[in-house]
Amino acid sequence: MTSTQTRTTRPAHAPEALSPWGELRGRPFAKGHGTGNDFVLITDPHAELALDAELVALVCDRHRGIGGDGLIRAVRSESLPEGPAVLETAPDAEWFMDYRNNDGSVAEMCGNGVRVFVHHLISEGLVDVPEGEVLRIGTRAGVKTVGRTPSGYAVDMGPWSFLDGEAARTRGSDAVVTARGLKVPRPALSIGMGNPHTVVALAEGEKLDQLDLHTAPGVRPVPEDGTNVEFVVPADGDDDGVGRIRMRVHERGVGETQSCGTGACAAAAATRFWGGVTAPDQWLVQVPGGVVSVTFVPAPDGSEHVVLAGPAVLVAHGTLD
Ligand SMILES: N[C@@H](CCC[C@H](N)C(=O)O)C(=O)O
Repeated sequence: MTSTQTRTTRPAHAPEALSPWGELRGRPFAKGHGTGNDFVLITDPHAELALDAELVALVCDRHRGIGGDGLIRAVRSESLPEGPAVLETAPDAEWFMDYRNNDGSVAEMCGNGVRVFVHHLISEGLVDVPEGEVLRIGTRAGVKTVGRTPSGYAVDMGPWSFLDGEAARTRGSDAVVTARGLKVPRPALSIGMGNPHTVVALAEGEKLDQLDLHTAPGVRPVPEDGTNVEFVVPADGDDDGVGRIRMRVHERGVGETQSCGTGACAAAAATRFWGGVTAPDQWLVQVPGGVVSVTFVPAPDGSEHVVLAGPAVLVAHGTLD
């Protein structure tokens, strides 16, 4: 080295001020997915972290962060303001799934996320769910009951609803959707699964694979709280009394994802409704990231519940430092 050259030295550890993680610095995390819908999971039993939208969006950033469609914080229900309502419904719902979208926005529910959440709790040794038993989980969309299946988990998602009221039952649609790849604006059905969905059936000649979901579909009337939009077409399969559809989804707060559990439930509910009284109660929903199953079952209170089943996979553990 000559006298005019200066040596640039980097400290072995970046100073704290340079850490982008703020409150999350030094926190362990897990990364997991359910049919390609991927999440960063952080355990915060006593709700000590003040997660703001910017920090969540950074963690979920696929270039500058860990990357994920959403962030799931595992908190004890008793530590949250939502806790009393949850524990009043189900005193055994010890854990709450605090779900945030990729852009940092808060969402009520995530169907794929709840399976991965339970898998994470089990892998951390925080709960045990022996075969044949169930675990109750608090969410912003109420308490969900989760059990094991041979290939993953099944979640009782509770009832589905027409978001525009029962009038949609006679009209068959209450919204209109535009998207690149749809020839004309298409009538759609707004379905509630704890979170909002707008389901569109493609017309003859429109190709699911040719939709361009890089930009958000247009929905009219504009939903006040935004919406997830599902596009569906019939899928091939055996004549075995099981309904089959293929679906792509543009998620609120994320963009196109490989899968959406609540979206699959909404898509099956809309397609079954359009199919009339002879439509099946059991559905297989093919998404770009795999297949989930959706079953409509009568509940003891006379309502109809939706059971979502599918896999849950943990792929990595690490520390945000
Ligand atoms: N991917 C989730 C849904 C996540 C929330 C959604 N983006 C919203 O804002 O409602 C699922 O599997 O259900």
